[in-house]
Amino acid sequence: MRAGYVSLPKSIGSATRSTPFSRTLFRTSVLPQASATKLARLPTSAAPPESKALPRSTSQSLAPVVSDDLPVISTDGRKVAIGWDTRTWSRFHNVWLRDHCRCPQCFHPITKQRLVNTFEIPSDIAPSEVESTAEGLKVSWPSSQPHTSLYPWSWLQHNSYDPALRQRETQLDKILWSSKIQASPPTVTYEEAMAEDDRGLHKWLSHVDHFGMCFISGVPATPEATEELSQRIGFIRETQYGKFWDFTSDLAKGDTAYTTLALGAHTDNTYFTDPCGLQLFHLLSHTEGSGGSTLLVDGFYVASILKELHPDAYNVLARTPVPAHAAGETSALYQPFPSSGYPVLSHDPVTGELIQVRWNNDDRSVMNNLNSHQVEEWYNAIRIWHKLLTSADSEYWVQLGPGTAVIVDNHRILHGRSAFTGKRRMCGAYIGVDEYRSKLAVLREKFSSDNEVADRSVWSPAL
Ligand SMILES: C[N+](C)(C)CCCC[C@H](N)C(=O)O
Ligand SMILES: O=C(O)CCC(=O)C(=O)O
Repeated sequence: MRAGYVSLPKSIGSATRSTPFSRTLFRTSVLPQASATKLARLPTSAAPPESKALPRSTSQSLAPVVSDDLPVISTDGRKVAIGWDTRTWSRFHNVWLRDHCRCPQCFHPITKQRLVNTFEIPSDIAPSEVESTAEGLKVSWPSSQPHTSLYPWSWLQHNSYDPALRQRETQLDKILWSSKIQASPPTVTYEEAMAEDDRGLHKWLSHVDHFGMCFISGVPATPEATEELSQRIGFIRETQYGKFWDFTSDLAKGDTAYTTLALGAHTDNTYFTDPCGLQLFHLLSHTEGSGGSTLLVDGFYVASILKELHPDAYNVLARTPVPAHAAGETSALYQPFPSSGYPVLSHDPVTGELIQVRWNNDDRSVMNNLNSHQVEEWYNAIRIWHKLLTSADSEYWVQLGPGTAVIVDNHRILHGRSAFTGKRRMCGAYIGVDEYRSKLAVLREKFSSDNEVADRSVWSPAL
């Protein structure tokens, strides 16, 4: 059971009949088989906080059948209320319950797609019977729409919306870091990452999820091995720079990455509507010269400092769309859609948490969406942002070399490099954000402690 749930006893799944729970109220109220309209009556002490006195049934009033360890349930014709304990009730609309039936007729057991026709569900649908069972809430729908649905208690808790009981997916597992991470940067070995049992891959991507980056040591210094390593995560995202890139300072592509110039801390693809999720780099060789060290900055760490010390500047970066372009290839002219672009700092519309940093001052287009009084506050904000990004506290400089690759979350980590001389050969790849998150989700399913079954349940919290 994931943290943040109402702590139902483990036994709810297998309904032992012996363990009374202090402060919990587990009774069941079963609608009479015969009547489609009688409503359960609950002892007033157990009535859901805001429920009105339920209308008396036309026959005898129902005394709840008290049974061990099952939630109390009640219906009022529009909703079903579930009493998890004396203080915690959830209410589910009938139409919501019918729409979310996941029996094989309503929800494809293999494709996990809805089969029930949402739009044939009467807006005033009401159950003919509700029952609290060891397996979950059992709902019998009226003879006009004969059907029986069963909803596991844990699924109902996870998806309770009135009130919301689960902890929103939060970034609590993110570990923000400064330049001090150089003492012990997250690393996996190539053997771990390539191991067929996927345990090393799970470790690798868990590091990326927590730190936003991870080194991979012991990588054969070839583009082939590096490409194979990249593909362990998912298919490579092809762009105007090609699929798997193997590049040097020859302007083979119209971008300063293909020069010897220094590149300040940036995220890639600000000119795409959907910037790539991960970016892997592996320095294959550097001869007859020096420089070309790699810069990594945790954009979430720097944003947390900005928010704390300069909240006004943070808000400017959170609300000001920034246009960008990639126009160095005659065959391509990229701008995000809409072309006004996206803010430097993007937030989850539900939790309000920072979810993406987009920053590349070199690729930024004309700021032509500011009105007069916004111009100076914009420049003041990016000056503060730049100052924090380039502070010794934020900058983690590392010299890559053949055999050690690094992968970064391009939605969080900024990267760059110092100028260099000589012949420098870098290879790597982009992985889409959805491919990365999907692989991580599959690995979490595979290695999660309570995943007793191999196949993906229709009740998976991810669906
Ligand atoms: C393909 N490779 C990674 C070598 C180059 C990427 C181009 C970098 C571009 N200025 C951006 O910020 O997205
Ligand atoms: O050459 C490097 O080390 C990094 C180049 C870069 O920043 C990029 O390709 O996005």
